[in-house]
Amino acid sequence: MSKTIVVKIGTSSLTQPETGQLALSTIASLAETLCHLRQQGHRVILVSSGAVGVGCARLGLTERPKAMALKQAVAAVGQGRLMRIYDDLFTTLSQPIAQVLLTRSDLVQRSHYLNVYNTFAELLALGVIPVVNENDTVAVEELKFGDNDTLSALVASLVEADWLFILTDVDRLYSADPRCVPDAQPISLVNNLQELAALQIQTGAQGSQWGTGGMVTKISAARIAIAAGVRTVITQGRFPHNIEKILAGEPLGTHFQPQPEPTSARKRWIAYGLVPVGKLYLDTGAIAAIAQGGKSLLAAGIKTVEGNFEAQDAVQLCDHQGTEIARGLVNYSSEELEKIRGCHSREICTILGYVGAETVIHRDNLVLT
Ligand SMILES: Nc1ncnc2c1ncn2[C@@H]1O[C@H](COP(=O)(O)OP(=O)(O)O)[C@@H](O)[C@H]1O
Ligand SMILES: N[C@@H](CCC(=O)OP(=O)(O)O)C(=O)O
Repeated sequence: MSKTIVVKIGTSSLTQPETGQLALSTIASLAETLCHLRQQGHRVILVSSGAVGVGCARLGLTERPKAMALKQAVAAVGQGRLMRIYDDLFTTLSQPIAQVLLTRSDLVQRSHYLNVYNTFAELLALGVIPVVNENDTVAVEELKFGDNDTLSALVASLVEADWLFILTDVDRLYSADPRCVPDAQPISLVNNLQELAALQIQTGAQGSQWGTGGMVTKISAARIAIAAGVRTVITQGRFPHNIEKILAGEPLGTHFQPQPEPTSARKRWIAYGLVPVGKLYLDTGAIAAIAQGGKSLLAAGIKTVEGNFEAQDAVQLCDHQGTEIARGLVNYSSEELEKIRGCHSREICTILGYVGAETVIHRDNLVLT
């Protein structure tokens, strides 16, 4: 049966660690594998990092730039070069590809989000392999995906993929970074989020020299993807042919089982498409009602309001320590919430002078994170 497959490859797999030069045999093998998948009738999306790494190699820079403007300029050099290489390889194999560069703001407005969805749907229907990256050259700090692991999970969630493969420079996830902890235990299967939390995986602070985010962002990407019903695998990027072996049932890499009842598309957009602009700190009763009871948020359960926002903006719902438990679209502005927080819903009309919504966030607009 034909599947939708998203493959993310990181800089650490696309380049030689010693020189920063392109790992041509890996890229060629990736192109061959993705073409095989297309020939078997699967829909394929490639999320490729490497714009900054390849740009650096081209310009003779020996480390990843930190200054924003330089990084953006270097990405502009590298992205074109990367696409040229992909297009040469895929063209040799008669496979059309497309460049899709996204910024976080493309997903914020529901209409834009649906527009991106329609573009992917059209490209896949045409038999094209979209090659996706963050539009590093124009992305501004506050509206960045930040790393392509997250981007690949959001793309997989958007297109409701069956599989997400995260290719990196280790063969799977370990209990701790195997570079620093030699007896770290390999993890083959994660059945659900509770199991993931119980594993207490150590990820260290950083990834490899050229990568962004290390294992932390891969684990949070897996969380986003499995909540959307996407089976996720972290595996070795140097052997892209392994993707076909995994699809055939070989137990390579770390597998994350998808959640049996995926979150709805609209709630996924609220949770991951929107950028929250405020925080509501809740009391324990409200947290239990939301997290265990699937209830709406009422004014009575709000202790503190943080940030300036309008009605219909997205906010984070947090416990007293500031740990996020949910996100949602508010029915009241921050100014109004300051006046009605802690109050019973029937008092809202008297305090604000008009009849507003009974709930601060209706459960249809609220999603646990
Ligand atoms: N628990 C862990 N299991 C496996 N790898 C880990 C873990 N914690 C940290 N890492 C590190 O994460 C690195 C991969 O992340 P990164 O460099 O960002 O790769 P990529 O460029 O593929 O995104 C590995 O080289 C490894 O050293
Ligand atoms: N958009 C950036 C990728 C950032 C990133 O997430 O890198 P990596 O950790 O290598 O997947 C680039 O193309 O260089």
